[in-house]
Amino acid sequence: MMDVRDFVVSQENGVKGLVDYLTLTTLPSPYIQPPQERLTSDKILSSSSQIPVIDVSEWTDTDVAREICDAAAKLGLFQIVNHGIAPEDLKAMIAAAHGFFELSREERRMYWRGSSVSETAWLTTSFSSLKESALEWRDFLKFEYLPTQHDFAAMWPLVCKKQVIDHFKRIKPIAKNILNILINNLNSTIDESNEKNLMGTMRMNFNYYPECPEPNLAVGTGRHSDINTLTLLLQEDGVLNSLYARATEDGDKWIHVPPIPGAIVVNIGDVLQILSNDRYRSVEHCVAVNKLCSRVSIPVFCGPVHDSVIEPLPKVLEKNDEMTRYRKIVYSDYLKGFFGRPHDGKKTIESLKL
Ligand SMILES: O=C(O)CCC(=O)C(=O)O
Ligand SMILES: [Fe+2]
Repeated sequence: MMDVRDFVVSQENGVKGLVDYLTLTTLPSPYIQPPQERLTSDKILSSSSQIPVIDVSEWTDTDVAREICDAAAKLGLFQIVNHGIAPEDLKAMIAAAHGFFELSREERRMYWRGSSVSETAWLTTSFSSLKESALEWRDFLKFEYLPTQHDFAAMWPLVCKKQVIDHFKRIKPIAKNILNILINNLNSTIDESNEKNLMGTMRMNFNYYPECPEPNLAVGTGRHSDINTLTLLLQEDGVLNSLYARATEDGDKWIHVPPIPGAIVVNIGDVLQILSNDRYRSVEHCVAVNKLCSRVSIPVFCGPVHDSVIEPLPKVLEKNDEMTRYRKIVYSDYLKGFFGRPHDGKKTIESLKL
């Protein structure tokens, strides 16, 4: 019998390598999730109308600002349309991500984390594979955007390099517009001193979820909130029943986030929840996998630089005469907490609650 974990993780084949190598009819045991982690139909709310879809063609419109701030406060997740990125460009991104995962196993492996040919792009599988009792059915290639550093993308895979750089450039002003709206609503502004805390880093994933023989027993990405400020995510059109958001903080009910052609999903991360002293909510989400088709998703994560000190904005506390709800922390320590354990809901932010 083959050691699946060893083949996927240690031998750097990824789960994509596994499905290409074997004809699987059952889910290999390292991927079998305990029942409480499976997204069974009784946990899924029937209507998807609860995910706001916001037309952002007029960024300065006060109604747009209000809708964005409301959605950030209630669910912590919404979709935007008419954001200015052409549908063809979004389709080209999805195709570029598939292009990478369709490269040969050897070509993909050149980017494996720890020995990647690029310092700013690396491939890995699952999330925290050494610590997880059950693996996630996902490989991902991560890109770090360092436009001030000459040749940061020199070694990126040619099959997607241009598209990834273009996507970072197109997403950045959209992220800034949304952050501006959210921060203005907290009686603050984005200026030179805090821009680094809000969007001093930008990273992108190509998440790849291969077809899965027993999707009901597996997860693609386990329950988590993103830890950064804001994530702008591109979903693959037509692949339904993948991304789910937790409906309320305390219940085990999940809302489907449907792919809408041309739309971008926006979700609030832990850092914005902390900066706003809980006015905005980082949303817990997870990803289910499919039996018959693979899926890619492309999140762009805007976040603080690593030495930022994360704590509620003074203006928020002053204006409302309230106490901070969080212990302050340097962002690099926050990252260590998150990446040091398997995906586990909102455990990282909860560990800072006073
Ligand atoms: O695949 C998705 O739709 C979401 C992935 C995700 O949550 C993440 O990469 O943080
Ligand atoms: Fe996420």
